[in-house]
Formats: sequence, structure tokens, C-alpha cells
Amino acid sequence: MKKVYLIGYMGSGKSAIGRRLSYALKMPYYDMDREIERKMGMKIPEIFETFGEEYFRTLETEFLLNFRDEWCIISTGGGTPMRKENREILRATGLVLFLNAPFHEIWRRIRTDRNRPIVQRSTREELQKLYAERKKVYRRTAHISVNTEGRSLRQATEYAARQVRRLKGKQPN
Ligand SMILES: Nc1ncnc2c1ncn2[C@@H]1O[C@H](COP(=O)(O)OP(=O)(O)O)[C@@H](O)[C@H]1O
Ligand SMILES: O=C(O)C1=C[C@@H](OP(=O)(O)O)[C@@H](O)[C@H](O)C1
Ligand SMILES: [Mg+2]
Repeated sequence: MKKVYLIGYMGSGKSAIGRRLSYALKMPYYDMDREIERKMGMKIPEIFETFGEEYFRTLETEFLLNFRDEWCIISTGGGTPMRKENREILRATGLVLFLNAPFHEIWRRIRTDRNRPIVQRSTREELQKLYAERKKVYRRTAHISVNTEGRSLRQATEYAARQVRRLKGKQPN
């Protein structure tokens, strides 16, 4: 096991907690969305607009396949675990943490965001339906769930850090 992956819905705190977890565990940090933006020289909404969602999904898989083999924390995008191939890579190369939060909290965090094309194009009802569908996949992809409901970023990070320290030694690879 080399990597610690954070998975979960948009707004579950993958990027915010990932960055803090990297300080807590003294491991380098990468955000898949930022890495893809850097590689393409384009922002996520622009990539969706120009090439379409499927192309973005392929960029995510390419990132997972090619990213360097080092100890690090990686925040995935909310859609990353929806591809079977991605799920297999995540579980085979790292410890997978699902950041769980109720939809009403998530909605409060993402409703005004302009950088998430899926939020831009969807109604609240559509986002809630997608949340319910994806949640099942997040649960079965993850090694552990981290409940962030009612927890500050600091508290959620501390809890996640404890889980990683506890489980890191138990991984076979
Ligand atoms: N547990 C939390 N408590 C308070 N704010 C949070 C919490 N988790 C996330 N946020 C805030 O919600 C917003 C979205 O979080 P972000 O880390 O970008 O989510 P993700 O990367 O999972 O889409 C950010 O402004 C972040 O600071
Ligand atoms: O849920 C999704 O399909 C997406 C989530 C985003 O990342 P965050 O989960 O960090 O918002 C980003 O990858 C893209 O906008 C698509
Ligand atoms: Mg993010």
C-alpha cells in the first residue's frame, strides 16, 4: 500500500481534508482535479465543455494508471470511483477512505459553486438522486468510511489521520 485515496461526493471535503491530512501525516498531497487541469492547461469546466465528460473520465483513469509510485495522499474527483477500472486501481494501490456527509450539508457547500460542471447543469433533485446512486459505490469501494457530519474540517482530519495510522501497517502490499 502506497497511497491514501479520499473518495466521496462533490463537497464531501476530499480536497480540504486531503490537504490537511497531508500535514498531519507528513505525506505529499495531490488533488486529481488540479493535476488534470495542470496537464491539460485548462480548468475542469473548460475540459467538460470542450471535450465532454467521457473524455474527462478517461483523463482520470490515465492519471490513476500513470501517477508515480510514492507514498502520498490523493483527493479524487467525486465521479472517479464510478468506473470499475478506477475502483480496481484504487483498491489495489492504496487505502481508500470514503468521506461521508448527509446530502443537505453537501448541498449547502456546493450549491453556489461555479467550478463543478455537474452542479452547474443539474437541479437539486438531480444532484440528490446522483448522491444516492453514488453513495452505494463509495461504500463498497472504500476500506473505511469517515463520517464528517457535524465535524469541523479539523476534527474530520484528526479522525481520518487516526484511521490511516491504524490501518497503514495492516495492508498486505
Ligand atoms: N467537515 C466540513 N466542515 C466544514 N466545511 C467543510 C467540511 N468539509 C468540506 N467543507 C467545505 O466545503 C467546501 C467543499 O469542500 P471540498 O474539499 O472542495 O470538497 P470535495 O473536494 O470533496 O468536492 C469547501 O469550502 C470546504 O472547506
Ligand atoms: O462528481 C463529479 O463527477 C465531479 C467532481 C469534481 O471533483 P470534486 O468531487 O472535488 O468536486 C470534478 O472531478 C468534476 O467536476 C466532476
Ligand atoms: Mg475536490
